[in-house]
Amino acid sequence: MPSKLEDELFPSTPGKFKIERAHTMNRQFHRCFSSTSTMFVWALLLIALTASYLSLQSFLDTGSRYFSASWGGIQWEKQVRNSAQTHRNGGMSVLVTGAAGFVGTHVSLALKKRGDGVVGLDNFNDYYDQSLKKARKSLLNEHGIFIVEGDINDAKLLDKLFDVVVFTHVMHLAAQAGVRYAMENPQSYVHSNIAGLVTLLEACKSANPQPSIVWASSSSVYGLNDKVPFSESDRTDRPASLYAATKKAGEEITHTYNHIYGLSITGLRFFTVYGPWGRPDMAYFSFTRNILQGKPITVYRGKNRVDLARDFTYIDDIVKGCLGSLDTSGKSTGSGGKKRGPAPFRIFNLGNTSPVTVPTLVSILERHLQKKAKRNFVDMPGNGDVPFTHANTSLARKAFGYKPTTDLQTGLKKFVKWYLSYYGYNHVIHEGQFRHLKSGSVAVLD
Ligand SMILES: O=C(O)[C@H]1O[C@H](OP(=O)(O)OP(=O)(O)OC[C@H]2O[C@@H](n3ccc(=O)[nH]c3=O)[C@H](O)[C@@H]2O)[C@H](O)[C@@H](O)[C@@H]1O
Repeated sequence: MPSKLEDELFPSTPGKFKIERAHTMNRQFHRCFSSTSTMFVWALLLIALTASYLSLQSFLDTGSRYFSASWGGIQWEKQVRNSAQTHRNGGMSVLVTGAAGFVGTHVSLALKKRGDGVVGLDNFNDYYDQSLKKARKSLLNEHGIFIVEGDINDAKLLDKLFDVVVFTHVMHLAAQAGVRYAMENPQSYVHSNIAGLVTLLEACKSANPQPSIVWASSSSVYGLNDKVPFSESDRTDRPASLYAATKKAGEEITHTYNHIYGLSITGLRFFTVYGPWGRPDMAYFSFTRNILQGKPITVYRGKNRVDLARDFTYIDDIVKGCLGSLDTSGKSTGSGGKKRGPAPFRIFNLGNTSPVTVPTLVSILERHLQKKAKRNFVDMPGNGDVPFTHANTSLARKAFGYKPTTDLQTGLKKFVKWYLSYYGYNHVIHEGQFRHLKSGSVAVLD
């Protein structure tokens, strides 16, 4: 007899066929049902396996980050908080990116000295002498400034920092610097000066409250501009190097974040900054080293043998400009990633207002080092250099009383004093310590 279920499954046509067919279908149904349930079990198994694989992956990720990364954990958070603590009424809490860099170190120390809270961030890359960066870090640590080792491209790290501390300001100085090195390693400029900048701005835009941002642009944005002195309203659409182009792009990118999200932005166009704890890739630094070692220096010359000139600016003047900019930055207006009203967008030249030729720079160094340089004059190669720079700083003067006070003679004297105390008179560099020497005489210690 067909079962009740078979009755329900097939039309009630009498005959043998019905019964036989019903039995066949019954078997097929069971086979089918059993294969569906097998598939179901397999599917479940697959889901379970995938889930456990994913959680294992995430466990390993977290675990490896926990064990290998130099940030995170209760102790780390405590150090970050302590460092960000202000010690004066109305003090600011500043995240300084590129804190182990030349300008970053000086600005961080100056902020801390006047009672502001400072947390440094630096990736300690090997563009130049990492031991110099470590030495700057030790100096900062001695003054109670904690440096987080990490990259501005690390969005998770940035979010974490903004979770742990309510930063009132970000002093963004982390960048791939150097005009001529851009021909050797163009990607590093895109990575730090474009992608890194955007990652940082994303974190700032989402922070609640949003910080005000002051960041380092460059005099190089004036590029082929030949109207002197350079004013902020002059043309900046003809950069001569990829470095300059990334800094110019930074000015446009920050403008959009100001416009869309209400971030307060101040861009500072630094003019060839020099001084103690400076950058070994810059001319005044490598010239000093070569002169002391009796090695020749390459002095570039422009068209028709015209001397190149720079508006060399002493670090203390730059620091005053940075602090003045932070103090007058005005608030960001957005919250939760949304703009609530217009916020300040400013760009200032920070220069010395009196250019000096490169041969004169060499003569001053010779006097301070009491040693003759072996000059090797070479026509300026087409490597991104511009013939001269000269800042008009009246905008910065009006906004926060910026007035450079150190001439090149005085500033280089201080630099040489520091150089000799740091490296000694007979600083010898081993072959393996040189990096990217390919494009000229600019040697960088490793
Ligand atoms: O003001 C700026 O915006 C820029 O200033 C410097 O760039 P630069 O002015 O080229 O500084 P140096 O590399 O120290 O060169 C200074 C002068 O010395 C010349 N020079 C450099 C190296 C060399 O071996 N010989 C030489 O004659 C250069 O052509 C230039 O005229 C910094 O390196 C950039 O990061 C910064 O953004």
